[in-house]
Amino acid sequence: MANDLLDYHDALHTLLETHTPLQRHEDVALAALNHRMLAQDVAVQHNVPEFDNSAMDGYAINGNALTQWHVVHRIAAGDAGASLTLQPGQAARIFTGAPVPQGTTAVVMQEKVTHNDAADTNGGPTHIHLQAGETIQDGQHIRRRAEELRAGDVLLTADQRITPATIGLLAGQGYTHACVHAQVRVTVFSSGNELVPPGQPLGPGQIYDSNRIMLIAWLQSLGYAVTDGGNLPDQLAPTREALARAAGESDAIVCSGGVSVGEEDHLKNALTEVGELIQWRLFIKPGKPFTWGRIDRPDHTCRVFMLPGNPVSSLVTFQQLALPAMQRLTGLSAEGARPMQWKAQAAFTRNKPEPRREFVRVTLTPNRGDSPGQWHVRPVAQQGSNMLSGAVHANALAEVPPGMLVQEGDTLTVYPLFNQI
Ligand SMILES: Nc1nc2c(c(=O)[nH]1)N[C@H]1C(S)=C(S)[C@@H](COP(=O)(O)OP(=O)(O)OC[C@H]3O[C@@H](n4cnc5c(N)ncnc54)[C@H](O)[C@@H]3O)O[C@H]1N2
Ligand code: MOO
Repeated sequence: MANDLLDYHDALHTLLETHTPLQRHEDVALAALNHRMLAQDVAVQHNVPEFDNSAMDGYAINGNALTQWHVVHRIAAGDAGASLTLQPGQAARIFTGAPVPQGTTAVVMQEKVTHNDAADTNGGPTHIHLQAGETIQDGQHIRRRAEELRAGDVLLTADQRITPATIGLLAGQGYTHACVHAQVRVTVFSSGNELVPPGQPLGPGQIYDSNRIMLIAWLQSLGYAVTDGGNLPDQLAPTREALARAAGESDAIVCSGGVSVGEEDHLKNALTEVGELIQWRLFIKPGKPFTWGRIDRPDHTCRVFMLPGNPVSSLVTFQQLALPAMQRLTGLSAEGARPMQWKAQAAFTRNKPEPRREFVRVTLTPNRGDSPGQWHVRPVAQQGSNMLSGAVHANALAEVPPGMLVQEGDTLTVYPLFNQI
């Protein structure tokens, strides 16, 4: 166990290198795939498009140099139009996505033609005329067979993160399931005799437990299989037993509180007794007591992340350290698991240096006027590590390196809160 206060970037680097994707895989139905990581390559099994089809509502024509055509077919999406044929001078009324008939040289948008009033038996015009001044490019508005995807090619590669677009693409290929990395199982604890679950009355000296539900909701929204481990009392034996039990059925434990130096802070000792404490304390503000470690079981390793109890310290160390490590377990690369980062200009000054690397809760907004395209950051009023309202009014963390005095216009690295802007 190392007791030196680690720098944030060293800690993040070590976490990303020492946490690697779990090797359990499973087949999952499309609707439940968002955020999951593909475990193997997926092939294109159907050409896209499967057949030449119209990109517009209008007319498939034969004869691009002509200015009028005789309408002989009507082809809607879903019709088997590819078996029909156009002779020179003929056209087919056609709709977006419908197969073009044999002999089609181009599709003309309906806005570009006029037609006579006589109607055929389907209610459509019998002749169409190209409007004056319009020209036709060879093959215009025809989406060609296999122009997007060709059967047999690779559709998606392993270790790609699934988004709603991926799910649509898989459905478009007729897939109902995909083989993905198994969900990472996480047990979330809070710790502290003062904590009461929301909904119950508060006694003297008690406060509501904010952190546990904040972390559970966050992890669930990212697709983790989350177990609520409850609140741990400020006692060593039950804490040790709860960690040992959770390690048997989890890939990770996330807990908050009880990792500082007071005699009621039992989490670190409990971890040392049932597993290994790898690092305690970082040179950061907030979040100095952040701790990580591991508990080995015969068939798997459970990673342990102990967040400082102050709610903002929990939030910041979770986003900046614990979550990137857990994202590695889901199958993401070290680069892909890093917190999202941005550059922005300080719209504030800081004359008093802070020795620790600080993650200031800020509002990140685009500059307007003089330097559009630039972003600037301004700290929110409530900066206490106990003040969750500050994190609610902020949308990013601005990193201020140790000892740095900030001048207006200085460039800072910023991390959007919840990795979204
Ligand atoms: N003598 C020292 N005292 C403290 C130090 C230190 O270096 N020397 N570090 C301070 C820093 S920095 C932090 S951060 C906190 C973190 O301490 P713990 O992780 O042990 O957290 P607790 O003491 O259990 O709680 C701190 C604070 O947060 C409240 N809390 C805890 N859990 C929750 C929860 N789930 N929901 C809402 N609020 C929670 C708790 O009631 C305390 O007010 O230690 C400093 N002390
Ligand atoms: O590090 Mo503590 O998290 O400053 O409040």
